[in-house]
Amino acid sequence: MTGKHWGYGKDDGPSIWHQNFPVAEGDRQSPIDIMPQQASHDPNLGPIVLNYDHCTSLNICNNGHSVVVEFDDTDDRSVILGGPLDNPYRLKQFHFHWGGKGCHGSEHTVEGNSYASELHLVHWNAVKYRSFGEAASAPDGLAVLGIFLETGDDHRWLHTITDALYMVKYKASVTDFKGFNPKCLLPSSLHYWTYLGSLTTPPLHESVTWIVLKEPIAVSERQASFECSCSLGRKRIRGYAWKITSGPPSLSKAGKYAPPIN
Ligand SMILES: CCc1c(F)c(F)c(S(N)(=O)=O)c(F)c1F
Ligand SMILES: [Zn+2]
Repeated sequence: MTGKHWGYGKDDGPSIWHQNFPVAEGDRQSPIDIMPQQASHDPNLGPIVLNYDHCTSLNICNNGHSVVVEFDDTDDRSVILGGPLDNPYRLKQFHFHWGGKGCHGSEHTVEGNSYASELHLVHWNAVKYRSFGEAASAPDGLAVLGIFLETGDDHRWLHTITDALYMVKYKASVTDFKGFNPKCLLPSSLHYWTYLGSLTTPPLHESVTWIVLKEPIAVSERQASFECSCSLGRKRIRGYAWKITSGPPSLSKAGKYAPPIN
């Protein structure tokens, strides 16, 4: 079965995805606008741990929507654990949502502000599910670590990726990309916000535990300029190690206030 077409244009963009992907109208859709003042501190949330030591990167490919670096996920060499997660989740791939010249390409926003780009490190629950595909449609199947990219100094490690982009300029092109450790893309602080959400592009499965790092990484203007892909949603979130705020009731999807969830 060939996948249904979707894009970011007027005729195939986020506002009509619900026609082919009705879950777009669901109640845990991503991305969201993160309102730090409304994030409540959850003392049970510990730090996240990233065991990416044995580089398991395989290749870099252009799937027509983003540039994806894929990993060998046949064992637990590269995993994320801790934080809101009940067990380790295996690193499957990472990809970017880029901005064009001056366009802000991040999917999540913070108090309505978007960043130049957003990096998503995608992990799946191999303890409970037998394949990525099965996990991708299960409510606790995926954990995606989101990292904001803001323009500033040149990012010394991002070059290896942007240089490889020229090899995968056209859709469906793939090239070797071995020995890359995504730990070099992390900011100094792993403080995060977390909430239960979804894939941000079709099929929009509500299967993602989102872990969004508060601290962005800096990349140069040139490194951050790719075609624009933006889509917005809204939802409530929790934060880690933030002071407890009583905060207003949670924003519902329609933006109308719903009674606070106790
Ligand atoms: C099933 C393929 C897929 C997506 F379509 C997707 F949108 C994302 S995202 N932007 O939420 O991180 C994934 F992680 C992912 F694995
Ligand atoms: Zn993504």
